[in-house]
Amino acid sequence: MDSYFPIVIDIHEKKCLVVGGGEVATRKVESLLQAGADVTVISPEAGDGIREWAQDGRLHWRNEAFSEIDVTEFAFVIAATNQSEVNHAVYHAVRQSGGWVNIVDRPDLCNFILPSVVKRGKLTISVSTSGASPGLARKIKQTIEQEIGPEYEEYVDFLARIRQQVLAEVGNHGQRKKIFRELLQDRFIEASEAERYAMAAELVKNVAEEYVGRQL
Ligand SMILES: C[C@@]1(CC(=O)O)C2=NC(=C\c3[nH]c(c(CCC(=O)O)c3CC(=O)O)Cc3[nH]c(c(CC(=O)O)c3CCC(=O)O)/C=C3\N/C(=C\2)[C@@H](CCC(=O)O)[C@]3(C)CC(=O)O)/[C@H]1CCC(=O)O
Ligand SMILES: NC(=O)c1ccc[n+]([C@@H]2O[C@H](COP(=O)([O-])OP(=O)(O)OC[C@H]3O[C@@H](n4cnc5c(N)ncnc54)[C@H](O)[C@@H]3O)[C@@H](O)[C@H]2O)c1
Repeated sequence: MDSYFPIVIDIHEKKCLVVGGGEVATRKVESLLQAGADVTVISPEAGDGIREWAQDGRLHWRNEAFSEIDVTEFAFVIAATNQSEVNHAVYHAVRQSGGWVNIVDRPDLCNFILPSVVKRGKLTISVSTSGASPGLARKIKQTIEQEIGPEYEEYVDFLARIRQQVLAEVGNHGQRKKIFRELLQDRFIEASEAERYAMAAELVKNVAEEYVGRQL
């Protein structure tokens, strides 16, 4: 497959099932929990991460082998065991109802796959090779992590706030466009949090004056 459709979805409180409790399952569970999903794990064994999340009440762990169960209550199902026949049984259980399913050892059976992700607060950068080379997806992610540092989290929050303010207060489209473009200059990324807001206020004032000047 080389024509996957990338989307950003809200799975907050959506029921998701992960079958298996090893290394791969733990990685998938972690990203589901980070997105606020309501996660159930079915596995007779589980690694430390899943055990701790279960103890903390962050997920439901059914400490048993997978059996034919009704999977229709789950929005997404991931089969991540090391037993290909078990993963296949999960695939069949889901496909009967036409649900979303990811089988970690069979990309050809997946109707969704997971990308490699860089998160900086509201900013999400996803990399997918359509299953060609997950290792390359990871390597590219690491390159992006160097370029787009942790400072982007506060910067994106700043942009969100200023944008709402400008949308509410600046009626002229040309002025807004100019302000939004200027806010993307590196000097705003490099500035401290306090400096940014002062710089933005100055920018809004200067752009407003420039437009008044033009109209005179
Ligand atoms: C991105 C990431 C997200 C995540 O897992 O959350 C992810 N795999 C990651 C890492 C990774 N996976 C593997 C290696 C070892 C090196 C190698 O084999 O290349 C490494 C690298 C490492 O660990 O360093 C082995 C592997 N992966 C798949 C198979 C089955 C097969 O290909 O047949 C096998 C062989 C198993 C075996 O040998 O038996 C299949 C899939 N893996 C995918 C996603 C989907 C396609 C992504 C894409 O390319 O677009 C897809 C199709 C299905 C899916 O899992 O959704 C995560 C990076 C996390 C990060 O960012 O750090
Ligand atoms: N898609 C990916 O990103 C990716 C990456 C690496 C490996 N893989 C594949 O994923 C598979 C799992 O890898 P791993 O490192 O997590 O293995 P692992 O050995 O760490 O874990 C396997 C898990 O499967 C569980 N399990 C076994 N039988 C089960 C059953 N009947 N019902 C429920 N759970 C059961 C075990 O309890 C264990 O928790 C590998 O065999 C490999 O093919 C996929």
